[in-house]
Amino acid sequence: MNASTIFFTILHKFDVNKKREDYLEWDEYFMAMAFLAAKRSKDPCTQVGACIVNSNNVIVGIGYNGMPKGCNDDQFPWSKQSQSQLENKYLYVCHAELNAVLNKNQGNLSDCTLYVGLFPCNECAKVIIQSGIKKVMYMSDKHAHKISTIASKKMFDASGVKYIQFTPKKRKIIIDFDEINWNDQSQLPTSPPLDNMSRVMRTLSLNNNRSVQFNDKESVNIGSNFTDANDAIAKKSQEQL
Ligand SMILES: O=c1ccn([C@H]2C[C@H](O)[C@@H](COP(=O)(O)O)O2)c(=O)[nH]1
Repeated sequence: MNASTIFFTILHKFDVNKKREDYLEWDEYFMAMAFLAAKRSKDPCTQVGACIVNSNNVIVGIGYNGMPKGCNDDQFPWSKQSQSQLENKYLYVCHAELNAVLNKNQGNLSDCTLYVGLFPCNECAKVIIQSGIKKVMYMSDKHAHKISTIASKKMFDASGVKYIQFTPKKRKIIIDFDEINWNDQSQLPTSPPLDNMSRVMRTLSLNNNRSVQFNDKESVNIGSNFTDANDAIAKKSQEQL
């Protein structure tokens, strides 16, 4: 890709008069919600999130793996290799799928799809089936060889619950809390400072003009193509050092 192609690609991508093209698709959005929920998990080894969605694309339940209410997660064990089963997490932890179903805010889940990071175990499969959920979208099937997963699949097949492994087009979705300020010139983000490339991209995308503001008084003309722009900004930054 040459400089002018990059320039026009960026211009097009950030055209404030056109509908965005890189928005999340529904499946990506719901799976990302499941992954975000997983970030709440205190499990040191495996964090699982689950998100239940109805036929109107409305989220009706969300959950992650954690200790039951009232069972202090600083006191109950998180280990998995203790000699005593009572000292391991497995007897206590509520799985993400169970929590998502129990957290539901819609009476009947019969039109729903469950998005989950990990293929459901046999205990969760029973809960999913009994709740009426008709479809499971999962990411990882790393326990495919385990009998609990084989049992889950047997039960899903028998009860007509579809299960589909989700392959996202985007491998990463980044959440940046500073992003909210990007579209407002009067509200320039204070932290972290923008690097040169970000200044150029923001100026090109927002102003449709060709100058970048450095501080209250100074601006620099960034020319009409991306390479010139980057060079101009780099030069100005050097002068300021
Ligand atoms: O379907 C599932 C399977 C497992 N989980 C949870 C339960 C535990 O907190 C971890 C598994 O721990 P490992 O250390 O990987 O054995 O994942 C779940 O929520 N849903």
